[in-house]
Amino acid sequence: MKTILECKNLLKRYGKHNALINLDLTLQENTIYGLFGCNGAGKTTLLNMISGNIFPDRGVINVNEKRLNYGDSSKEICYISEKQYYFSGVKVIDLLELAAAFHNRWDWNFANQLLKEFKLNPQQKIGQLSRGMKTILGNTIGLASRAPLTIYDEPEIGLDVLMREKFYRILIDDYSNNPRTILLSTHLIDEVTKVIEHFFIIESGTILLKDAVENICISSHLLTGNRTEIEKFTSDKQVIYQESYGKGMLTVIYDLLTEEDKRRAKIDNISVERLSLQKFFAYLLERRESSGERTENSI
Ligand SMILES: Nc1ncnc2c1ncn2[C@@H]1O[C@H](COP(=O)(O)OP(=O)(O)OP(=O)(O)O)[C@@H](O)[C@H]1O
Repeated sequence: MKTILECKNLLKRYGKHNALINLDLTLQENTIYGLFGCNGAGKTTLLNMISGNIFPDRGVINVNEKRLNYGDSSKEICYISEKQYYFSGVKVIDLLELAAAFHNRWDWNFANQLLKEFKLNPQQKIGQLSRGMKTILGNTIGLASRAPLTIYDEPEIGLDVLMREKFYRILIDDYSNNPRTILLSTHLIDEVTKVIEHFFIIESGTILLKDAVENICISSHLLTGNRTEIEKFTSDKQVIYQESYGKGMLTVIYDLLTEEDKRRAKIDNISVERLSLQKFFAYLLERRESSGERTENSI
C-alpha cells in the first residue's frame, strides 16, 4: 500500500512547552484512521501542521512523497476543523464554491445531494447557522471534496446522536465507492470504532500507541479476581492497568488469550471481559496518569 502522509520527528514548541515532540506518524492510502488523545495532548497542533496552517520547529512532513515546505498547503488534503473560523457574512454556496475551486476531485452532484440530505440552505449566511449546522457544513465540504487525505478535527461538535450516525453512515458509504484516506480526531471513541480501521493515541505531544482496531478488540481484556491468582496469571502478559481492592484485583491486559489461558482463568475463578476501545484508552491513560509516566514534555 502507498504512503499518503509521512510525519517524521516533529517538534512544535510554544514558549518552553512542547506541544509536539519526536512525533512520527504514517498514513497509508485508502484507510480510515482515528486519532485519540486527552485535552491538550497535541491533536489539533498536529492536524494544523499537516494541513500547513502552522509549521514545525523541527521535522519533516511529506504528502504523497512531496515535502511540505513553509507556507505550503497541499491540494491533496482537505482539513475540516470545527475550531476554524468561517466568515459569518459568507453564504453556504460561496464557501462550497471556494472549496470546489481548491479540490480537484470535488463532486458537485454529491455536494448538492448532501445539502438536501442535511437540510442546508445554500443561500443562507454562515453567521445564521446554528453550531450543529456549521459542523454539518464543514462535514459536507470534507465529504464532497473527495480529497485523497481528508482530515476531520472533532466532526461531531454540536451534532445530535442521529446527525452523528447519519454523517458516519454517509462517510462509510461514500468511502466504499470512493476509497481515500480519512483521519478522524474525536473524543467519542466508541462512536467511531465501527468506522475506523487503525488508530493512534497521542499523549503529551507524542504517539503513545498505534494499532489496528481489530487487534484491540481481540487483545484488550479486563480481568477481575483474587489478587494472587491474577498476579500469577498475568506474569507473562502485557499489563496496562492494575488496581487492588482488599484481596481482589482488577487488571487490564493487552494480549491474546489462548484456549489454555481461558481454561486456567475459569479454574482460578478469574472473570475475563473484553474491553471497548474507549474503555481501553481510559485505562491506558489512567495508569500513566497515576504512575506519573505522563509528564510535561519540556526540553
Ligand atoms: N497558540 C498556542 N499558544 C500556546 N500554546 C498552545 C497554542 N496552541 C496549543 N497550545 C498548547 O499546546 C498543547 C496542545 O494543544 P492542542 O490544541 O494541540 O491539543 P488537543 O489535543 O487538540 O486538545 P483538545 O482535545 O482539548 O482540543 C496544549 O498544551 C495547548 O495549551
